[in-house]
Amino acid sequence: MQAIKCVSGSALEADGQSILRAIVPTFDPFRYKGQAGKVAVIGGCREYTGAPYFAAISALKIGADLSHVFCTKDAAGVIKSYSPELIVHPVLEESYNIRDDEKSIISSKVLADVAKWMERFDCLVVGPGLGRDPFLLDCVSEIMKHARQLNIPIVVDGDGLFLVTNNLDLVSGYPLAVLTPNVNEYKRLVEKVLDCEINDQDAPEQLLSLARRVGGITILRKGKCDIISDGETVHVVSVFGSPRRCGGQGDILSGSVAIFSSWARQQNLATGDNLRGSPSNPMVVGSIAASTLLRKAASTAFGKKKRATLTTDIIECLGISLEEICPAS
Ligand SMILES: NC(=O)C1=CN([C@@H]2O[C@H](COP(=O)(O)OP(=O)(O)OC[C@H]3O[C@@H](n4cnc5c(N)ncnc54)[C@H](O)[C@@H]3O)[C@@H](O)[C@H]2O)[C@@H](O)CC1
Ligand SMILES: Nc1ncnc2c1ncn2[C@@H]1O[C@H](COP(=O)(O)OP(=O)(O)OP(=O)(O)O)[C@@H](O)[C@H]1O
Ligand SMILES: [Mg+2]
Repeated sequence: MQAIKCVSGSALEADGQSILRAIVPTFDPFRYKGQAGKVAVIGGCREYTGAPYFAAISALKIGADLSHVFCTKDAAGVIKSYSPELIVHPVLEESYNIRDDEKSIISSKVLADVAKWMERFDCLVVGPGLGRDPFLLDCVSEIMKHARQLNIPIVVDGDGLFLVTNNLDLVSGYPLAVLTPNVNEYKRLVEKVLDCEINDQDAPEQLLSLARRVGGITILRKGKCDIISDGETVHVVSVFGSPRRCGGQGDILSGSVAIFSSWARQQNLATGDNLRGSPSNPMVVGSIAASTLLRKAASTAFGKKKRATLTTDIIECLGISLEEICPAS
């Protein structure tokens, strides 16, 4: 197997630590609950309850004030039992649970149940542990269309990428969308959009073309190094993380992109005033920040737990890893 060339002429190694220092908000006694960010994860079904939990709790541990999960009824009790910190809405439905003649009315109810909360959120994460039930994915398409109408940023991961790869219009041309594909998800995306195989010889160029073809959305390609492009620039985060490839690390990343891109938008980094040489797109800034922190936390967790390192250990290291880069006081 060919190794991806991590840094080429067309991809800059990002200064993730400087970006983190620029976007992480300082504590301010006049701030009230919610101002540091409210995110929502759309995901969690019968099979997968860990993924939405990992994404939602990571956003909270990094510094979001509120983190919601919209999942199926089967998943809700389980996710609530992992943490009292999360606000869990048992609103999604899978086909096995409903009759055909109920589908239209239930679909409208699902959208209404999510829509009444939507304007509160700074960012949605669509897909961790969502599953691939066709009825459920149709409902999630409607939720994404609604979020887009309201200009709410959307991070798409996991089964959300399965949905989007087959329905590119959901994100195409939406500058507030970030896709975070793993190796398989990226392969499917490249085959669908560029109609070719993955080119690891010139990974940054291919990612640039892909992001352009989907109308300038941000894509974070996960792997040995994380490569990030919005069709204008390509940045690489290749600082060493952990050799452990346990499931769930991508879920930490998607929750982290949600909160960091919200902070980047808040601070209006788009002007470039705050940080010399940083990218102007806040979704790119948030992606670089998330990748940098996840890798540092994974490295710290591996240092402690070695072969036994699990995703929950990495989540426990998010706080100290961020503290080493941006001290709380
Ligand atoms: N604890 C949990 O609840 C977790 C749930 N997860 C969720 O699981 C769902 C599926 O995500 P995955 O990342 O497993 O999906 P993928 O489509 O990446 O992979 C599915 C499985 O099939 C294998 N596979 C797929 N395509 C392949 C190919 N072309 N060649 C060889 N093997 C291939 C993969 O290795 C993997 O085991 C998502 O909703 C995701 O969020 C994961 O996030 C991991 C943790
Ligand atoms: N080969 C690798 N070497 C070093 N780090 C890696 C490697 N592959 C992935 N990573 C890191 O792990 C993070 C998660 O990527 P991964 O490919 O495991 O996502 P995923 O398959 O979506 O995970 P999940 O199990 O949560 O769905 C990436 O941000 C990246 O930093
Ligand atoms: Mg994943």
